[in-house]
Amino acid sequence: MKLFSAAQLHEADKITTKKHGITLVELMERGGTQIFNWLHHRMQGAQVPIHIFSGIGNNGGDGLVVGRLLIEHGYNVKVYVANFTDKRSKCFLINYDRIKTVTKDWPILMTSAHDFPEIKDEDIIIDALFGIGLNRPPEGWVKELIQYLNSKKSFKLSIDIPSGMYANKALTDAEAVLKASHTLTFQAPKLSFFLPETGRFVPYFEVLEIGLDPEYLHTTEPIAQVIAKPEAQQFYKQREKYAHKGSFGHTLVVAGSYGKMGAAVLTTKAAYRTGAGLVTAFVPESGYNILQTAVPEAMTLTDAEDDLITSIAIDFEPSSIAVGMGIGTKPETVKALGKLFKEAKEPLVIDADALNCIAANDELLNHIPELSVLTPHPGELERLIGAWTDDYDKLEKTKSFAKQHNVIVVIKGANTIVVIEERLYINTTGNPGMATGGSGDVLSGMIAGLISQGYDPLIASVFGVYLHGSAGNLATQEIGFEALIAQDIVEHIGPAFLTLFAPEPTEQDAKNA
Ligand SMILES: NC(=O)C1=CN([C@@H]2O[C@H](COP(=O)(O)OP(=O)(O)OC[C@H]3O[C@@H](n4cnc5c(N)ncnc54)[C@H](O)[C@@H]3O)[C@@H](O)[C@H]2O)[C@@H](O)CC1
Ligand SMILES: Nc1ncnc2c1ncn2[C@@H]1O[C@H](COP(=O)(O)OP(=O)(O)O)[C@@H](O)[C@H]1O
Ligand SMILES: [K+]
Repeated sequence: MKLFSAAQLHEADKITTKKHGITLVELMERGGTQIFNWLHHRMQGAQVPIHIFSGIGNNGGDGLVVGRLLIEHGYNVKVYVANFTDKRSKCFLINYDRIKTVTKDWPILMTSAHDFPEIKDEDIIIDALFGIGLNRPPEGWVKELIQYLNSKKSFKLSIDIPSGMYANKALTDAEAVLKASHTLTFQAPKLSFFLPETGRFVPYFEVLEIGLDPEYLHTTEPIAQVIAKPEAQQFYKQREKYAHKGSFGHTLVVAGSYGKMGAAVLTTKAAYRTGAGLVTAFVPESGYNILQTAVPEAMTLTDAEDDLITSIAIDFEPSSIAVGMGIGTKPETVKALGKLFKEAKEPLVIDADALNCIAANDELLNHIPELSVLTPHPGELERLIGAWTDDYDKLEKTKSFAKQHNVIVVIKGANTIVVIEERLYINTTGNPGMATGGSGDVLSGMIAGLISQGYDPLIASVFGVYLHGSAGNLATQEIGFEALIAQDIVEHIGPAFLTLFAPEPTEQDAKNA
């Protein structure tokens, strides 16, 4: 699914009205009707008090449409207009007049903190104060209003975006953002929903299509792509009947040092479970028995040194290489890495200590094969690109780094983001149970396992990240967040592939369960 900026969405509104002979007010009616339908489906006429807080822009207009439809259907509604400026939008004003035709209980104008109404915890709050037209942080009594609403335990439904948050810009005042229980967003999710500093304000969201011009949406380069099941399904390559193990390549895993041989085990197993035809682990000598016992399917080559990697000698041409998990950063290892980079003909998957070696030895960057995949967690990323001021600065710095070195960067975390040139691919699978030692090692093995089978490095990264999160989700369903360990992710790679094409449970299935 494509993600658009606030400017692109405003442009889409304009083009839609021009091309499809529909007015902005009609478009607003569509959006408001969808929100109403969502609520009506769930509330079935229940008389729970609903408090709608509208601003004076088009988001406020949406709130007024919802208010009118709820009143017409007999709900117990109070509408408040936060009258923070006289510059009301045209569509707001039209709907302000319309709501007065269905009730004598006109919207209550609020002009200061004295006007805040009493709200009970059981009541419902609808937030239509600011949408994607926010252009500065809410201040004064409007900020106080947001904080007042946040102090209530009520269910809070935000229209389009929680008020106080931008669609694709960093927050300037985290104290002035509505803490929505649920957000119903128009046409496409917003980039800020997926980034750590702002995503916390959007624990749940749903996208409501309002029929913006399909051609504009189709032909416009988005600011990011969201990867969910429909996208992931398209990446999958069917296996041919006459395929043999040679068809799926030979992955080399360069990993481990004394006390960290488990990293090599996890990556090696993950590469196999993801479908690599053959996997060879290259480990320090003392890792030999560990690897041969823990992963009998794998071949094992060893360094001359007992406890660390000092010189990587292999007797085959790997079709993919994952390097760095648990290798440490000793000078001998850095030297061995430099040689591996120079000699490699294909893109590598570079993780963990290999990233730390690069961060401490810039010249290594000059030898990384094009389109290699770097998989830093936030700490490793900072060592590579320097500190960032906010999530957007982090993305810009990562894009520059990826462009400068012609590599793919996988920014790991909740909603892992794959960065290539100017493009961002945001993952939707995974859960906090995966915040456990070794889960990143599994990811490296999975991406290398996919490259080995002929997936190109970008697809392997995006698809690998999706499957990794999906395996983590399936594992969590069985054992919960706390007990999940990296091996469980490996054990669920198979089910993650199987689930890729399994039908989604319907509402009826949920009722029958
Ligand atoms: N055709 C339509 O009418 C549609 C309406 N939509 C709704 O329109 C919204 C965008 O509407 P707008 O562009 O009118 O913007 P908003 O409704 O987000 O409101 C911004 C208004 O408040 C002012 N403002 C911004 N930041 C402020 C601050 N900190 N303190 C005080 N005033 C501030 C702005 O100058 C502007 O007048 C979307 O989020 C969505 O809810 C669209 O999504 C769908 C189509
Ligand atoms: N809260 C979370 N939600 C989703 N995925 C997560 C979360 N925390 C961690 N992960 C995933 O788990 C992996 C952790 O990787 P990393 O930090 O490198 O672990 P390690 O170094 O122990 O192997 C990454 O793929 C990351 O995206
Ligand atoms: K809002």
